[in-house]
This record gives sequence, structure tokens and C-alpha cells, in this order.
Amino acid sequence: MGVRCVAIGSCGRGKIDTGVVWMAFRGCGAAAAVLALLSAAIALYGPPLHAVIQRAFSLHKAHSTKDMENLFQLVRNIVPALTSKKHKGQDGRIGIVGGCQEYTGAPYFAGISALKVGADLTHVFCTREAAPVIKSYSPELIVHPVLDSSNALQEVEKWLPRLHALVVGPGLGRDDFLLNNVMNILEATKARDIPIIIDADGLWLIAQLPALIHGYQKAILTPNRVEFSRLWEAVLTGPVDTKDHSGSVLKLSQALGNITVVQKGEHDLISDGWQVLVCSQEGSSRRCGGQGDLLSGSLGVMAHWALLAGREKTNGSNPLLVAAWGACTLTRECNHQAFQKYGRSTTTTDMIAEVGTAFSKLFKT
Ligand SMILES: NC(=O)C1=CN([C@@H]2O[C@H](COP(=O)(O)OP(=O)(O)OC[C@H]3O[C@@H](n4cnc5c(N)ncnc54)[C@H](OP(=O)(O)O)[C@@H]3O)[C@@H](O)[C@H]2O)[C@@H](O)CC1
Ligand SMILES: Nc1ncnc2c1ncn2[C@@H]1O[C@H](COP(=O)(O)OP(=O)(O)OP(=O)(O)O)[C@@H](O)[C@H]1O
Ligand SMILES: [Mg+2]
Repeated sequence: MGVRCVAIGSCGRGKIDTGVVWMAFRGCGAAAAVLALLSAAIALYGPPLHAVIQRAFSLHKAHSTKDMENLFQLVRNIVPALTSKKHKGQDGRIGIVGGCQEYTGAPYFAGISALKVGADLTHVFCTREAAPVIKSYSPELIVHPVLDSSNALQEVEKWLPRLHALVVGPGLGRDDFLLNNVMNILEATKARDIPIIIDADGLWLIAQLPALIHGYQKAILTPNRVEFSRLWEAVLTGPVDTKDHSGSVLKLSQALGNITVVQKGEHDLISDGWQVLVCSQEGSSRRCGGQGDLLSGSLGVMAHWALLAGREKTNGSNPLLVAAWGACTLTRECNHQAFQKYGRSTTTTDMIAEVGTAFSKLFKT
């Protein structure tokens, strides 16, 4: 496509910790490329024309501290107001699909994180054996032991119409029967136009069957490095370009039909195939398991909020990019705050305890 990415972000207080990467065009074929991009965007992508034009003409603009402040503001814009006029459920009913014999912590982390960020109700759809274990961690989660039953789809479909977002994969495992059920659940969720966040073993399934999610504009994939490589091999040829992380995440998103991809790592890179955002919020060097689950659960709620708020509140930007940047920033801040208290003994449970203060610090209006 002749596109390259330029990192031009920075941040306040004199140190680079967050940035924005915008697409820029090589050489002087830029005008032609812009025109081609515009036509392709309008034909394939379908956001309002003004948003496409705005994006195309902001390609060469310098973005820095102000961009980062804008991103914080965009996240604040999507957070629903706490008022006495709402009833239970309005700020988010989130489903988590995952939890099997081996892994019960991951769906718990995702579900409780969604609640701590501000969802009202969280439903976990897991296997029969995993359910009592997950329930015992927390009375806050509604747990359905249905995922390994032959009528898993019908059981989940009873709840689907009430769900605002579905997080698929934390602690799911890779059993073929389970994955087949999840495949059907994904199709039913897409048919209802519900946002889907896919992580962990859900990404394993997508790497086997990319068509399952290809082009679904309400999907967000959250791969770590290994999961990213697996997806890359499934839809692109040749090795991942380790010298151009931004270009790689942009390409993977494009190859998957411009769905949102969040590549987690030292810096989180977020792309919808048109632009790439970078999240470099200071975290810590503690890499205990479960941090990705905190991220996917948080993102479930924030994706719902962002889509509800719409492009007017995100200044024309893709709401899912804003949601993803917000969830990454929050996860890293939780990691940072927990590490200040517990150092090497920090675990994901300690990070979850920081969600409230981290959220207020970052996004309170
Ligand atoms: N408490 C719980 O219940 C938790 C359960 N979880 C659940 O576990 C399930 C499997 O998930 P997964 O991430 O372990 O699987 P997969 O992608 O096969 O990785 C396997 C191997 O890849 C490597 N590796 C991983 N990341 C890397 C990186 N960034 N950079 C480089 N290498 C990396 C590493 O290999 P190693 O270094 O050990 O050789 C690792 O062992 C899934 O359901 C998930 O939700 C977790 O959520 C945690 C909390
Ligand atoms: N090297 C790093 N430095 C700082 N933050 C990191 C680093 N690697 C990952 N993170 C952060 O940790 C969070 C989880 O990413 P990670 O790569 O650990 O996911 P994961 O492997 O899926 O985790 P899980 O153990 O839940 O499966 C993300 O928000 C990411 O920003
Ligand atoms: Mg993970």
C-alpha cells in the first residue's frame, strides 16, 4: 500500500510516555496515494465522509503532547455519567466466554475487571467443572456452566440479547468441542451486532479460522507477542517485521478486514488498519500472569461505552481505538500503582484493587 508509520507522540512533564502514530506516505506520490486511500476508504470502510477526509488530511500533521491530551479527553468523553436516573445494567452487561478445568483465574480476572471499571453486570459462560470454582472467587459474577454442553449455543443465546459486549477467550482452553461451541457463539454474536473482544485461546481459534472474524467492524483482538505471530502466520505470508512493529499491526488489521488489533507489549500498539495509536503509559517491569485478562475485561466495558457514545464524542475517530487506548492505559497504570506498593510480589489481584483509583486519576471528569 506504500504506507509507513511515523511515531510522533510524546507526553507532558518532559518525558515520552504516550504517543500517537499516524500514517504518512512515502515520497511525492502522496497526493495520488491520498486519493486512492479516500476512494478505498469510502468503498470499504464506510465511516462518514468527513471523518475519512479528516483522517486523510491529518496524515502529515505533527502530533505530540496535545494529541495525548486529546486522547485522554476522548476517553473521558465516552465514560458515561454517574446519575441517579439510571437503572442496573445500563452502564454495561458484559459476557465473558472462558473458564475450563485448567484455567479459572483468567475469566474471573476479566469479569471482575469489567465490574470494577464500571459495568453493572458480568456473566461468565464456562464449563460445568469450572463454574463452582469461579463462583467461589466472587459473589459478584453471574456464572453459567454451559460451555461444554451440547446446547451451549442455545444457553448463551438466552442471554445474548441483553449483553452489550462479549469477551471471548480468557481461560477458554483449546478443546475442540469447546472451540466448536464458541465458533457458533461467535456467529450468533455477530448476527446481533454485539461488540466482541477476542483474547487468549479465542485468538487461537481465530488463527485456525480467520474468516470467523474477518471484516467484523465491532471486533477487537488483543494478542500478546506469541498470539500476534500466530495470527500473522494465519493471514499473511513471510515473517513479522520486527523492525516495524507499527507497520506490522497496521498490516495485520488490514489483512483481517480492518478490525481493531491491540498488540500488547512494552508499548501497546492499536490499529484499525487506518491509523495506529501507541500506549506507553508507565507500567512496571512485573509481568505476572493475568494482566491481559484485566485488559480484555476492561476493554469489554469501554468498547460498549465508546460505541454508545459514537463518533461525535470521539471527534470522528474510531470509537474502538479510543476504547482500546483507554483500556491499555488503565491496565498499565494499575500495574504501576500496584508495583509501587508490592514490588516483586505484585499479582493481578493487586492490580485489580487499583482499578478504581487508577481510573479516577486518568479519566475522572
Ligand atoms: N490464572 C489464570 O487462570 C491464567 C490463565 N491464562 C490462560 O492461559 C491460557 C493460555 O494462555 P497463554 O498466554 O499462556 O498461551 P500461549 O499464547 O500459548 O503462550 C504460551 C507460551 O508462550 C510464551 N509467551 C507468552 N507470552 C509471551 C510474550 N509476551 N513474549 C514471549 N513469549 C511469550 C511463553 O512461553 P515460554 O516462555 O514459557 O516458553 C508461554 O508459556 C489462556 O486461556 C489464558 O487466558 C492466562 O490468562 C494467565 C492467567
Ligand atoms: N514489557 C512490558 N512493559 C510494560 N507493560 C507491558 C509489557 N508487556 C506487556 N505489558 C502490559 O501488560 C498488559 C498485558 O499484556 P501481556 O503481554 O502480559 O498479555 P498476556 O500475555 O495476554 O497476559 P495474560 O497473562 O493475562 O495472558 C498489557 O496492558 C501490556 O501493556
Ligand atoms: Mg493472555
